[in-house]
Amino acid sequence: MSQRSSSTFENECQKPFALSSVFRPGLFEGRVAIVTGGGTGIGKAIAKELLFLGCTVVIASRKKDRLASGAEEIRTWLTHTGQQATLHVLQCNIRNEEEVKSLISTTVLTYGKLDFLINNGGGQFISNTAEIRLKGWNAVVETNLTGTFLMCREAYNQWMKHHGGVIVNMAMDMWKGSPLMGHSGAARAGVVNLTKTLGVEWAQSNVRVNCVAPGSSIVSPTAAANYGDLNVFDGIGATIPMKRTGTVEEVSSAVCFLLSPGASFITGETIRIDGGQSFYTTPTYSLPDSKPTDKYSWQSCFDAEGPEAAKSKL
Ligand SMILES: CCCCCCCCCCC/C=C/C(=O)SCCNC(=O)CCNC(=O)[C@H](O)C(C)(C)COP(=O)(O)OP(=O)(O)OC[C@H]1O[C@@H](n2cnc3c(N)ncnc32)[C@H](O)[C@@H]1OP(=O)(O)O
Ligand SMILES: NC(=O)C1=CN([C@@H]2O[C@H](COP(=O)(O)OP(=O)(O)OC[C@H]3O[C@@H](n4cnc5c(N)ncnc54)[C@H](OP(=O)(O)O)[C@@H]3O)[C@@H](O)[C@H]2O)C=CC1
Repeated sequence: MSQRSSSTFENECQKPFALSSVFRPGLFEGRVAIVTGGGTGIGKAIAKELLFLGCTVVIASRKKDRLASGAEEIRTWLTHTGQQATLHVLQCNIRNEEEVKSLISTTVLTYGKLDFLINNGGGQFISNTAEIRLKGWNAVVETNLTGTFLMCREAYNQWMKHHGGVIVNMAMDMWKGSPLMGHSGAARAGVVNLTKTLGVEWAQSNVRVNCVAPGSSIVSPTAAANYGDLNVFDGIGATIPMKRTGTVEEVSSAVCFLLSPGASFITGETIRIDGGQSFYTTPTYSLPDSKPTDKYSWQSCFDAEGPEAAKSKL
């Protein structure tokens, strides 16, 4: 078995034009995909890998400047790798129903089809749940759950219902609850459940719907910036059974597998991409110091209430 250190691996990933998808070149030739949040982080890696595999890719998100710089980086990279594939940029806030409708219809009108939808766009902020204002709760739930629903519904109604297709949604490590990210945990659990529902409802239309659930561990500069701390991922690796953080490529390859014919009998499923993190602990949350909570037992009630009160309940 080959042993390579994580630092070697990271150095390889930093080569500006390096790419070696584990999938065969041309796998997605003639296919058309939408990747939300495709201008940054995980979404950008998915867009690149799909393009590398011959897919036409539409990247969509709210912020024009992020889309433009992401697209420029992807196009430069495409040129250097010698790949010929079409990248299209569309602005869309997935929380806005009209913008979602327009994103899907423009894609179908421009490219004549929509084979793949990758609902990667999303996010949250860190807060104790007791301190989340309704506006903040709604912003996160509308982004991650409602946005995913709107994208799925429109992709299905406008194209996939009659032509088939594959959808991959995005969840996170919320399996044991999500301390400090209660809004997003609730929304992502909803996404996992929605994925199962759609997997059943849309199977008859030859539409597969699956999901990936990265741990709190996929290193990208934009994700770190969102938390106002570029070192936010430092220290997380040590708490993960595989003893390291994850890469955007490790999410992208799982997405590409789910999109591929190799996954043609898989639907409604969520794949964890977290190095075993979710089976082990919730590393971003330390229990505050506090005394033990009150214990219940028949004897403790008897002791607390006294023999007379206990007798009167007989
Ligand atoms: C203490 C221990 C910490 C350990 C932390 C470890 C963390 C490791 C994490 C690694 C795992 C990574 C997971 C990821 O998902 S990475 C992806 C990160 N990227 C994003 O989240 C991008 C998308 N996110 C957003 O755009 C926003 O977060 C949001 C979803 C909120 C939507 O933004 P929008 O622009 O639409 O909304 P507003 O900015 O107008 O805000 C609306 C209200 O939301 C509340 N809010 C927003 N930000 C905060 C904040 N930082 N703190 C508290 N509340 C916030 C607020 O009520 C806003 O309204 P008001 O300002 O009017 O009150
Ligand atoms: N990195 C990690 O460890 C983990 C990430 N995830 C999830 O993976 C996905 C990608 O995250 P990552 O690449 O790390 O972080 P990024 O912050 O780089 O990506 C978030 C992307 O979502 C887009 N986005 C956010 N809100 C909207 C919206 N309302 N409409 C359209 N697009 C939107 C953003 O673009 P714009 O600002 O232009 O709208 C951005 O491109 C997110 O859903 C994230 O929550 C889940 C678990 C762990």
